[in-house]
Amino acid sequence: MIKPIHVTSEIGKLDVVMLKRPGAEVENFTPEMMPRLLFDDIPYLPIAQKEHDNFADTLRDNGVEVLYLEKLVVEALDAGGSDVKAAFLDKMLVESGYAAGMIHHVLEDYLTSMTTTEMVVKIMAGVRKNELDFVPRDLVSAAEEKDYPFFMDPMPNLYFTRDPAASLGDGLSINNMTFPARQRESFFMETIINYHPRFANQGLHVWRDRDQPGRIEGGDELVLSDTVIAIGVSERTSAHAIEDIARRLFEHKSGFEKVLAIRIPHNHAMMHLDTVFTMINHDQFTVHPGILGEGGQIDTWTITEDNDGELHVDHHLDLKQVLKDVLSLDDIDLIPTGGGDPLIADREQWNDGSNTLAIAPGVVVTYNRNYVSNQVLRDHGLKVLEVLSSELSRGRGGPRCMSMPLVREDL
Ligand SMILES: NC(=[NH2+])NCCC[C@H](N)C(=O)O
Repeated sequence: MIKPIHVTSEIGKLDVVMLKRPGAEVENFTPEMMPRLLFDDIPYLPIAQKEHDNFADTLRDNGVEVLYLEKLVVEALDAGGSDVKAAFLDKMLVESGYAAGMIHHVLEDYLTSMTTTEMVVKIMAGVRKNELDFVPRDLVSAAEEKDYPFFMDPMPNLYFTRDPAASLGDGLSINNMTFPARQRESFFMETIINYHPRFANQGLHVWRDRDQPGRIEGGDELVLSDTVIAIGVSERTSAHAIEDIARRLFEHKSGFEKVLAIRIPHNHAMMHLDTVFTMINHDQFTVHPGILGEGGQIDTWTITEDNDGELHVDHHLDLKQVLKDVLSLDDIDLIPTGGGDPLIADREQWNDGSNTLAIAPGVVVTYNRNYVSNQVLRDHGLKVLEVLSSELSRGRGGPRCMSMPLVREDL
């Protein structure tokens, strides 16, 4: 029987995916808050929602079952019962900065008075101070946050469901995320896995949970085959976390025998490996030329387990050669974003031109605005399904970032 989470490649036919339709959270902030919330602009919500529906419809039209994050969280909490719901809220408040004290109690009362759906939507959208008839008298509010408009910050990055967790084989990593703006997000996935009837007690593995030290995010985790995973050493994922997850995958007989660590520049435009490199067919990849040095070189390490159960690390520089070796292929087609023109490559990468979502071998979903890269993909024989992208792209993420595959067919 296929498990409710089963992903052994980046390209196997996508059967089930989890998305988050953008809600009030994507516009519930000021320009001043943008850098901290990891946004470069404030999307116009009705259009962002229309574009997201277009993305979901494109997936459904191609035989993908679409599940929505908010709905799964609500169903998980309702299935868990009132104790689970109370514990969920308590932990969410602790992680929002209120371990104890008046604000904790006031927010608890406020959110508990709501239906489960209202509560979940509200936590995601953020709680403004002016919603409550309450004047805080604590030191933090008085001394440090006097003019700050929120008790609980919005979580605008939730529509990038790729990052808080990653499906790896019959399990997942639930991630300890890098920046405070996103750290609470992975708690939703943990709740779903523990309490949602579709996922709880189904023999799924959590290879690494969100309480582990070392940062890791799903945009850096690529399942190249049923035995090889690639992970970016990036702004968001540390080498420490990569070694840790490698150990756990090997130890628990996950089926994965090799981890490929690829070091990419550490900056906002390329925050994850999947913003510069994605797998789109058995032997085809998108790559942003900007990450490759002289002669296509890039620091890459293969991590395997030696006979004593210790990690064995080998350094390589030739990405193409490493990919050929780990995938046992004679040749590899690395398709440059923007067709290799450095100006177009940078522009289209900025709007996630390298961030393609494969829904079957050789079939990809991309943003329509990256028309040069899309044509290059077609020239390389791929089937390209374009989706609307004017507002969604303002969050700095594309179709791969906006989707968390739960089940793919094996190759
Ligand atoms: N898998 C991805 N590339 N996700 C993109 C996430 C973008 C989001 N604004 C962030 O900075 O976290």
